[in-house]
Amino acid sequence: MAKPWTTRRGSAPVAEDGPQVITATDVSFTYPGADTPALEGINLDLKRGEVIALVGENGAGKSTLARILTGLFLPTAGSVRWDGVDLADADPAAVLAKVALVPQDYTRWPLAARENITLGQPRSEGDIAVHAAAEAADADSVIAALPHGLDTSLARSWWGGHDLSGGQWQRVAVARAFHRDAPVLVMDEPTAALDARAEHRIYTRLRALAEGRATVFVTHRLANTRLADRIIVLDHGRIAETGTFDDLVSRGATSIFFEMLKLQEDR
Ligand SMILES: Nc1ncnc2c1ncn2[C@@H]1O[C@H](COP(=O)(O)OP(=O)(O)OP(=O)(O)O)[C@@H](O)[C@H]1O
Repeated sequence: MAKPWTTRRGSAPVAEDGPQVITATDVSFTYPGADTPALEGINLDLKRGEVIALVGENGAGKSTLARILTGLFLPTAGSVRWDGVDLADADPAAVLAKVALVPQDYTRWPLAARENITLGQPRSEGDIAVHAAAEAADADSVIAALPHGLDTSLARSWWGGHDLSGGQWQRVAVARAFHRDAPVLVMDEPTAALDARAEHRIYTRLRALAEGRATVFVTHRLANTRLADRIIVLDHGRIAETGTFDDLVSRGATSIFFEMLKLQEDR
């Protein structure tokens, strides 16, 4: 039964070593005031150690599903459970503490480069962890070029900081997620503003970073989905196809994924 839009949350704890599995059951989601649902009848499991790629046309529901699986939004029908605990009943702070998210609209904090990566949550390894995350996100060259390294303010230059390009900022945002020692990693088009070399570097490191985590990434560049264990193709808010890259390609012209891939390759 459809529930109204709700921000009501519970206080149930989330397992210390969880989530081992994230389960969406008959999930639908309608934005407040919208006539049509952004997601409808979504069923899926995401296990720790798995990497899922979400693909589909603009407006298909990819970002919405990424937010639903991590408890940022609660479904308006159906449920999302982490190890059996419905996120509607869970303590939202405990849930969010377990999520590292690179949203499409990441924030450019007017703080030093270090704080833009740690967000005030330094790891016990200190700057070693910051540099490791930066390297994995291909942001090490960005930091090396800053006049005062990690101490450089990334506020706008008219405030006395150092300006970064859109692609450089995006690498810092990815480093932020990699720095967070969270078991759920969600990246919504993490490389949209990146040049081909930086994008390639991030995706070649993603598999290692995803180890032991439940990872979801959204991408429009379908070649990136080769590294996923499973691809989920969304179409108008529904799951249209799922499978590995090879599975979907082998379906040929009957597959939406195959058709999208052909269009990209013919470009
Ligand atoms: N804040 C919002 N309020 C109302 N409707 C929204 C909102 N955000 C998204 N939608 C609608 O929900 C649907 C799914 O949007 P969503 O952003 O999840 O798609 P997407 O597949 O991530 O798209 P894109 O590839 O363009 O990023 C779309 O029809 C969109 O217009």
